[in-house]
Amino acid sequence: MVSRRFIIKVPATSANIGPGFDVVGLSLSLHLTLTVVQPESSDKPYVPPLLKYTGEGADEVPLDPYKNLTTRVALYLMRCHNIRSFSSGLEINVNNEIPFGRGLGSSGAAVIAGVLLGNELSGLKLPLERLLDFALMVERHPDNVTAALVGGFVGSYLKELDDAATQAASVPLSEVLPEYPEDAGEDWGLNPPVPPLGIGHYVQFRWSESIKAVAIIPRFELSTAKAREVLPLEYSRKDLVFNLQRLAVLTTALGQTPPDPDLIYEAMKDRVHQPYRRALIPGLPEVTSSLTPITHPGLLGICLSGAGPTILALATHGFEAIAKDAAAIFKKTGVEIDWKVLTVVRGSAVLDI
Ligand SMILES: Nc1ncnc2c1ncn2[C@@H]1O[C@H](COP(=O)(O)OP(=O)(O)O)[C@@H](O)[C@H]1O
Ligand SMILES: N[C@@H](CCOP(=O)(O)O)C(=O)O
Repeated sequence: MVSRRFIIKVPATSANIGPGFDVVGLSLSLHLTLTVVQPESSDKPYVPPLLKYTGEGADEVPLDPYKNLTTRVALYLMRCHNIRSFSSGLEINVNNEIPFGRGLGSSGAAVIAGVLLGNELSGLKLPLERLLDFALMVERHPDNVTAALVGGFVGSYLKELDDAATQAASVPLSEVLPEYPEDAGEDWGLNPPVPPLGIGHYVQFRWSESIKAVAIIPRFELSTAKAREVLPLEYSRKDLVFNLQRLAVLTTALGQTPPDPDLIYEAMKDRVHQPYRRALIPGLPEVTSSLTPITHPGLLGICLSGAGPTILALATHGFEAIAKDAAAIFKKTGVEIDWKVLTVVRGSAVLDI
């Protein structure tokens, strides 16, 4: 194989957008970027991969390629195709703008970066749909990974699989992505479960160019796993219909120009996840109920971003007033925030350099 340099760029995502729990996602203008140098193959002794990392999470992310989420996902995809290990002398420089554990899809981006990396390093040229299957074996809800991969405002569902495929897609994460022990031999984790074909399906909705996303980011982390544990297993018909009615309206309303604040504000309300997560995010109900299109001109709607704790305000203008007033409410509960105005961006890209 000849020497190659390339960049993998994956966007942040905001999942749910109120009523679309585990269904819709939005790709946003913060990126996880991998700059990869793959030397040409030679007969020289094997040099293990070198992983370097700057930006968000640099002080906590493992740099051992057999422990890091992105490189483990790449290895998972490669091992499913009988490629045992990374090629000699591989260098991966990561720069990350997506804060960890804030509801902006950092883990979804890391997983998508991993499947793209595995695809490039192996030369397999798997199509997008197949890459999604691999991502879904790791991140089991499709909203973040699909939006990160294809970009824009995206709705997705997991296909109902037959019994054998359901079993194959339900193996514990520890078997899909084993924690490679320090003394792992060459043959350790060599036969991971291959994903069934066509697990995830999606559609990209229209997005009105005038709508920006104000991310109000509390300075504390909340793991998605923890924020999913508090959710009930069953819902009342009333709450289900409440969300379905709003989601049906929202997917079209956010593509209309000019966007209608009355329609969108109500359509971004939720009864499936946000009410249960408020105990984990002090200030959440106060922020989402105090800021309205009447009190804050330009605001269209406000919701929890992903599993939180970030709050996402969709707006056409008036960004600073929205962020500062949300910050003041959070401050009363002892929580400091950072805020950013983000745009909706394209999906992941691989560029040769
Ligand atoms: N770029 C990355 N490289 C390695 N691990 C990552 C990366 N981004 C996220 N992670 C892992 O994912 C965790 C956060 O995932 P999660 O709790 O789902 O929150 P969110 O996806 O909302 O940021 C981090 O604590 C870290 O373990
Ligand atoms: N639908 C999921 C989305 C989690 O998104 P993240 O960005 O917080 O990882 C959920 O709400 O649990």
